[in-house]
Parts: sequence; C-alpha cells; structure tokens
Amino acid sequence: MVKICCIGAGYVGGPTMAVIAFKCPAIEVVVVDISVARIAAWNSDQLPIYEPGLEDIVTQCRGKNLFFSTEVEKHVSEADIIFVSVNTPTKTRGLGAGKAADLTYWESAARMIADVSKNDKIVVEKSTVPVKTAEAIEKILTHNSNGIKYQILSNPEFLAEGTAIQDLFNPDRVLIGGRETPGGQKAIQALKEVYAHWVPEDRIICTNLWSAELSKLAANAFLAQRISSVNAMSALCEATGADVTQVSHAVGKDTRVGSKFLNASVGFGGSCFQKDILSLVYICECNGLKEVANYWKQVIQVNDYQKNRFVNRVVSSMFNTVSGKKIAILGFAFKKDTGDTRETPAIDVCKGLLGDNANLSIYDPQVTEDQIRKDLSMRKFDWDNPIHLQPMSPTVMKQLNVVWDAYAATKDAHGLCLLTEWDEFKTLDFKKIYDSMQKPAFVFDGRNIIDEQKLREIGFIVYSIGKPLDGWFKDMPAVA
Ligand SMILES: NC(=O)C1=CN([C@@H]2O[C@H](COP(=O)(O)OP(=O)(O)OC[C@H]3O[C@@H](n4cnc5c(N)ncnc54)[C@H](O)[C@@H]3O)[C@@H](O)[C@H]2O)C=CC1
Ligand SMILES: O=C(O)[C@H]1O[C@H](OP(=O)(O)OP(=O)(O)OC[C@H]2O[C@@H](n3ccc(=O)[nH]c3=O)[C@H](O)[C@@H]2O)[C@H](O)[C@@H](O)[C@@H]1O
Repeated sequence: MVKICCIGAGYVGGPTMAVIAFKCPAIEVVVVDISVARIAAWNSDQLPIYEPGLEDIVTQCRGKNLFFSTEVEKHVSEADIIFVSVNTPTKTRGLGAGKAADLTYWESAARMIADVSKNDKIVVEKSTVPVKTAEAIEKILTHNSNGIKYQILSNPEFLAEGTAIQDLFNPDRVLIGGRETPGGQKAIQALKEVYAHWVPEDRIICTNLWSAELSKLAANAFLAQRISSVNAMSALCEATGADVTQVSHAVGKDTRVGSKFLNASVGFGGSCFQKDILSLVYICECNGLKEVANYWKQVIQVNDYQKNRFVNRVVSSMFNTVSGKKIAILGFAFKKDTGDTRETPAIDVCKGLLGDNANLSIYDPQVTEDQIRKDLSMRKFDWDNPIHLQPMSPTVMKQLNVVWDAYAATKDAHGLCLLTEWDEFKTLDFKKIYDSMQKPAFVFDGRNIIDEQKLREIGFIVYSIGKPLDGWFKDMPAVA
C-alpha cells in the first residue's frame, strides 16, 4: 500500500488529502500538523475549516484510509510520498521584509524529513513557494541525507476556498514539475498515478521544476490582475456614469477575455493573492527586473486604492465624519462560503472606519467574534503564520460589537456596508432594515449584490461599486 503523509493540516493540506483518500481507497493518507488544536478539530465533528462538501468526505474516509495526527515524525518516516503544505507567509523582518516569502516553516519541515527518513522519499511542494525553492530544499535534504535518495516535485495547488472540493474533484489542471532525470521522471510518474485515479490524463501537466513553481505565482498574479483591472475601471465608471457590471459583461463576452473573475469589488482578499504577488515582485527585483516588478506591484496598489476609496465614500457621504456613528458591517470573510478572514478587505475597511472613530456592528455567518477581534488587532502579515504562533488574546475594542444577526447589526445604524457576498444578504428584508435605521440611511455595497433601484425606492441612499452614482454622492471626494 502506498503511504502518503502531508505536513500541514490547513486549508490546502486538509481538503486536498481528504480528496486523495476519497478517490484512492488503496492509498493510506495521514495529515500531520504541529498544531494540536487543529488536529483535534480534524478528528472531531467540528472541522477546523468551513468548506462545502468537506465534512461529508472526511467522515466517509476518516479512520479508514484518512488519518489526522500530531505524530509528525513517525508518519513522515513511514511515508513514500510526503506532501509539504505548510505556511509560506510574507517575511515581516530582515532581508526582503514585506515582500519575500518566509520559508522558515518549509525549511524546518525539510530538516525534519531529513532527520527521520530511513528510506527513499518523494517530497512534494504543495505550498506556494518562490521559484527555485526546490533547489534549496534539495540541498537541505541531500546534505543531511545519510545515503537516502530524495526526489523533489513541485505540485502547486489551484483550489479556491469555498469551492475547494469541487475544484479538487474536477480540476482545470494538475501541475507536476520534476527534475528532467530518470529519477525525476519516475517520481513524476508515481505522483501522476495518484491523480490519475480521477483526473483525466490530458489535464495532468508535467513540466520542469521551475516552470511548475513559477506557474503557480503567475496564475495567482494573472487572476488578481483581472480584479484590479476591473476595479480600476469601476473608479472610472463612477466618474463617468458608466456601469461596471455592463462594462465587464461586454468585455467578458470576448472569448479571448472570458467572463469569469471580472466582478468589481471592494478589493480582493484571501491569504494568497497579495502574498504571492509580493513574492513575485521580490523575485523580479532580485533578478534585476525592475520594470517587471513595478508592473505587478501595481496590481496590489490598485487593490489598496480600491479599499481606501470605499472607506472614503462612506466617510465623505456622511458629512465627512463617522465619529460616534453606528456602522453595520455585513460580511467579514474574504469571500462567501468560507470562514477564512486572512487578508479580507473587511479588515482594512473596518480599520479605516475605526480610525475615523465609528462604532462598528459586525455580522458574518461563519466568522467568530474572537477571530474578528484578533484580525482587527493583528499586525500586518501575522495572519498567515500557524495559528498557535498568532496573538492569543484579542484586544478589547470598545468601538466594536459583533452580533449574530444582520438585523441586530443594522438596528439604529447610520450606514450599512456589505463586504462579503453571502447569499443570505441578497434576501434580507431591506424594508425592515430601513425602518430600524437612523435617517438618512445609507447602504454601501462593496460586492454589487443588492438591487440598488429597489433599495432607493425604499428610501436608502445607495452606493454600489462602479455603478452610476446616487445624486447624494455627486461632487463628493472618492479618491484615496
Ligand atoms: N488557502 C488556499 O486556498 C491556498 C493556499 N495555497 C498555499 O498552500 C500553503 C498552505 O496554505 P494554507 O493551507 O492556507 O495554510 P494554513 O495556515 O491553513 O495551514 C498550514 C498548516 O501548516 C502547519 N505547519 C506549519 N509548519 C509546520 C511544520 N513544520 N510541521 C507541521 N505542520 C506545520 C500549520 O500549523 C498550519 O496548520 C501556502 O503556501 C499557501 O500559499 C495554495 C493554494 C490555495
Ligand atoms: O493560491 C491560492 O490561495 C488560491 O487563490 C485564489 O483562490 P481564493 O483566494 O481562495 O479565492 P478567489 O475566488 O480567487 O477570490 C480571491 C479574492 O478575489 C475576490 N474576487 C474574486 C473574483 C472577482 O471577480 N472579483 C473579486 O473581487 C474575492 O472576493 C476574494 O476576495 C485562486 O482563485 C486559486 O486558484 C488559488 O489556488
């Protein structure tokens, strides 16, 4: 029986391994982590992450050919194939701080693999890493090898949160990079056989190591660039009377452009887009490619601009101050169908409003109060380190109230900001909400999910990203 061990039981390691176990009953899969709490949660009824369809798969396989354990060394030493799916956050100090990927967790995993291995291993980079990381890993492993042979593969993950199971069941492609040596090709073949249990052969792409590593960074950069492009257009739409949804529909109808991923928003979030583009920028700079680095940097700058612009819309529309005013925040997760808040635009929007002394009342169907308080008190980039290394006690913030209902959040509020596109927000009783709010009552839709005309008829003053402006907003400053 082939044995797989995955180091890192997070958003990628957990779902990816659960699907491998589900699709390959003859393979034993053990997911290990240094976080005792996380492993305990994977072994309980309350999984550590919310992902549609995940619970069903985990409960079907757990205890049969899928295991979660803190006995990291034991399972690593027994495995034939070791996936490494640990954090690769942005460095916060030292060389490359604020840009370069921090490979501390990866390096410690590699050193541990070298320490405990007793037979030849295939080590798979599942984490997103800078191009050429495999070379560094290879050096760590071979310098500590005791005669054991290692093959390093790059097998980056392309799943998106909220649709992880769907994406894993039916991936656009699986990418495997390896050395162009007989040993490297044999290792590629071994991993290919795992995926071939359910992924059609023509969707399994095999490349050299560096192409695979770079393709992951490039894919995320291209995706984020689409959002920044449409968000840049949204500002111009507001200035000219064009409607961004009409513009992106018209542009996306061109089959060369395509219609997906063109929704204007308050900004993209998630643990990876910013981190991976910063990493790409740093790699370009290290290779003397200043113009290329500046090109990609702009994707992040537009994203920051978009979040600032949103905050400025809120504050400027309310007579230039939100001090002491109750603002309801509906949605805190970085997108719907996930409880993940890493790098969510809601953090920047809330911090911006708190900076102007607003009283916030926040509701998200999947995010806990503890998490929200932590996020709003955490330093930049801390969110992407392992949970047990993050700040423990969230700061007490008097201006902050977290509630478990959209109606409680909006009661007596002056304004309402929609920051995550949860389906339940589309069917709220906005008449009821309007009646319970202070007047004039404002709605700021950061996701373009509400029917602004209907809300205007109720009496709201409505701002929707990139849509023709309500008379109220004309001549008010909106730029950062
Ligand atoms: N979140 C996502 O949707 C995607 C993430 N990725 C990449 O996958 C990697 C992991 O991301 P996530 O799963 O989101 O992170 P995560 O933070 O959810 O999970 C990482 C886990 O690794 C554990 N860990 C860290 N060092 C360890 C060690 N030495 N030994 C054992 N366990 C260790 C941590 O405790 C944590 O539970 C990152 O490189 C990320 O860029 C790639 C595609 C999608
Ligand atoms: O490397 C990663 O971590 C993953 O990053 C993204 O996945 P994810 O961040 O989970 O979610 P997305 O659906 O890409 O959304 C990212 C952000 O962009 C925003 N977005 C997305 C699409 C859009 O049209 N407009 C828009 O503002 C979302 O609301 C969200 O805040 C990629 O889609 C995955 O392919 C990749 O594997």
